[in-house]
Amino acid sequence: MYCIETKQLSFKYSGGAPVLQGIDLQVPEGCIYGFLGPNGAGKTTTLRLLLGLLKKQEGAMLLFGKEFERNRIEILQKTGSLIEAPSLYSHLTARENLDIMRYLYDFPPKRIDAVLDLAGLGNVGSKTVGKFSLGMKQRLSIAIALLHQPELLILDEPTNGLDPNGIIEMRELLKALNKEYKTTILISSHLLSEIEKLVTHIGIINKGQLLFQGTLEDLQRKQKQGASTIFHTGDAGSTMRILQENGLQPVLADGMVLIPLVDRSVIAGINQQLVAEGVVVFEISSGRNDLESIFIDLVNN
Ligand SMILES: Nc1ncnc2c1ncn2[C@@H]1O[C@H](COP(=O)(O)OP(=O)(O)OP(=O)(O)O)[C@@H](O)[C@H]1O
Repeated sequence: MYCIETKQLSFKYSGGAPVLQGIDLQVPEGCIYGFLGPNGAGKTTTLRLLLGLLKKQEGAMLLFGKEFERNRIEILQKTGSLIEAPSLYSHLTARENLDIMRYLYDFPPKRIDAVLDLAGLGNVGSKTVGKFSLGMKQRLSIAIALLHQPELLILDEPTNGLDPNGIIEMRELLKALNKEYKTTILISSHLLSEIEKLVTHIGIINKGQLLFQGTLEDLQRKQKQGASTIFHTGDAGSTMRILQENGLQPVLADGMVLIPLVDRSVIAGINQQLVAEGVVVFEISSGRNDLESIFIDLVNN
């Protein structure tokens, strides 16, 4: 079942151009879904709609299999979120900040220790938040979002501004939540490299349109399909001919000859043949086709 499903979700701010155009988001229950896109792609707008912070205009939104508008309270009771920087009281301790929320939402005091531990802040609960690093503040914000034991966590760029260590700590925290409590996590980011090691599913949005949606493996498969072996030789014509004779379908680009990725033993054989026929081989390399470049290609096309 999908924890979040949108159907043809569209939105525009008053007087502006469409910001979301027919988004069909499918976030399976129990997954960690990376919602990727460059600045201004429409990520925050989508997340705000899902939380009822913006009023839906067109399309359908189902959370936990239920239509959002008609089941708003029930859905939000099961959802925790971090959208934009939360307002923390910097002159109060972490525990006092949590206590204010606990008082507002009426949770038992023991939840405070539980979420401090979960967020890795167990030993700094009595420290003033003003003395916290940005990473610790982000984790405290997540601790607040976890107070009511949500089944779904919606996070808008929680790693923004964090140093590499802070990013790793955030990743470990989210992984642990997902593993231990089966919390479904929807996390937005504009950098694939930041969430690639965390997510199980990916949606790529640009200019309000979903360009790709699937598992991380689907995206990696796409990467393999697009990968190529590049021959840089002194005689592109002969290289083309030799590759064709070997049943391959080479293409010429910028004086280089490209073929789809093949086994290393095939490349070794072709190299021998090229040398035997007197063709100078300068370089044989794999085409740059990491996940980040697929993301950039999708967004730029
Ligand atoms: N309150 C608003 N009024 C009018 N236009 C807005 C408003 N908020 C966002 N937009 C516009 O909507 C588009 C999508 O913005 P959104 O914040 O959803 O993108 P994003 O993918 O979250 O980007 P970022 O990573 O920069 O936050 C942008 O063109 C933005 O300028």
